[in-house]
Amino acid sequence: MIKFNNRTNLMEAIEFNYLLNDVKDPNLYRDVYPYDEIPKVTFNHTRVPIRMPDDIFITDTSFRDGQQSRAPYTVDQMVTLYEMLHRLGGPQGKIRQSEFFLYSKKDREAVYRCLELDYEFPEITAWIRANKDDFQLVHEMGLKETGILVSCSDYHIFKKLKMTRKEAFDHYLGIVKQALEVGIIPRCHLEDITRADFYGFVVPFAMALKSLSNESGVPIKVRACDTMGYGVTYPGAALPRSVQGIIFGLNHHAQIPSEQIEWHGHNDFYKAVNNSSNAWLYGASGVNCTMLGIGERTGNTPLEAMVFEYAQLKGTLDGMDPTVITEIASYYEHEIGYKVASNTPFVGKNFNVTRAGIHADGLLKNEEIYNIFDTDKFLNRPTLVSISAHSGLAGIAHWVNSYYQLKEEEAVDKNSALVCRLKRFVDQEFEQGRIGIMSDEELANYVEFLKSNGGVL
Ligand SMILES: CC(C)C(=O)C(=O)O
Repeated sequence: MIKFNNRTNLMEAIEFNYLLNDVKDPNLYRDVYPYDEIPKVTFNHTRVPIRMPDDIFITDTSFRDGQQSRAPYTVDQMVTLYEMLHRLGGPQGKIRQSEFFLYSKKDREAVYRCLELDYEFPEITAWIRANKDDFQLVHEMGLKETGILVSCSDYHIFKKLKMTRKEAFDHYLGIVKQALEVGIIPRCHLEDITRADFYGFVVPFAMALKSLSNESGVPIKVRACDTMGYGVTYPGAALPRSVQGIIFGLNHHAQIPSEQIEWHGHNDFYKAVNNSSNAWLYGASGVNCTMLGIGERTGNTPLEAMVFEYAQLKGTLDGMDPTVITEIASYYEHEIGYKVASNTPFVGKNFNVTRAGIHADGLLKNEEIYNIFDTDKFLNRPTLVSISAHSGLAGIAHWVNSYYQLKEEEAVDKNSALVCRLKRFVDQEFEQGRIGIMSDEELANYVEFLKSNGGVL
């Protein structure tokens, strides 16, 4: 009989109760997920402490979850992108790992070619079908870690796998033991954690993993997968949707160390970035991302966004080189043929382009007024103004200065003769019924025309 004579004992007693709850019928959380209604956020007003680990990092799944959602990359494309991830992550390995399929000959060739580059970071890890042969393959290819699927909601356990919780629990532990037997670090992907019974399945399972980890001395990883993007960060939100509750519970109740916890988000409710940052704040060292957020349905957490989340939370880039983000976006557009929406933060064609004349006026007076940070320095993307009916003299002056790279005393202002001539040209275009912006080429051609007719510049 445990005596509750202080808070520690009380907490321990509560923790003793985290036993697998082998229910007869699935718990589908119908109060939260009625399916024929919009999912609901429920609150139990429980707050958990913020405790961001000192070492936080990004892991990449562009070649696994990312690739699942699009035409496969060629081997050359994967090697080029991997090399860019290496440069982006910098010498401290802030892009810590990247995971690869090993299914086909082509998948394995990509791994061998990336291994040949001999980079410490991102460490190449695997994603496999969980069977003995595949574990052996991971081992033979010289990889240390592999992801394995341990789906944890009753949607998956009962409805997809047609198992009971106890059967799934034992089955998964058996797979984890097989990995340990061949000396591979298992990374357990807790699929659909935001619809899972947290105290009735997730915590007991994570506690079993912790025991295996202690026994074997192998740091078994736990990846919390918000497969459908249901996670929320509202203070006091209840499980299973609370991101902070999940991370705190894995860390505190199941005693999984922060460096072994990762968050894997999806963007179905526009929350992937915020949920990932919260996972860091509440104790996960890793956030799992894809380049440009490419992934199933609405995508995964965009890796480039987490570079800037990192810099904001830590106050430093810790050696990451964000200018590589612009190279990655350009490579996707020009070599892979992927169209990035023009208003996508950090990478879209127009992410730092201003159109309104009044904003352009501000930009011309001082760039900081309408630019999020020195985008030229951090992304090789100087601010731009695109010329529309509303750009005004200031907008045109900014366009001239950025297009012709005129700095300081060379720069023109809104009273210059060239700017006034261009403004008349632009006004005429829109008076004649034009819709849509003026392209750089049209404006530059008109400047050429003025020059060749003895005009200004
Ligand atoms: C398949 C699993 C591991 C996943 O990627 C997810 O849950 O999003």
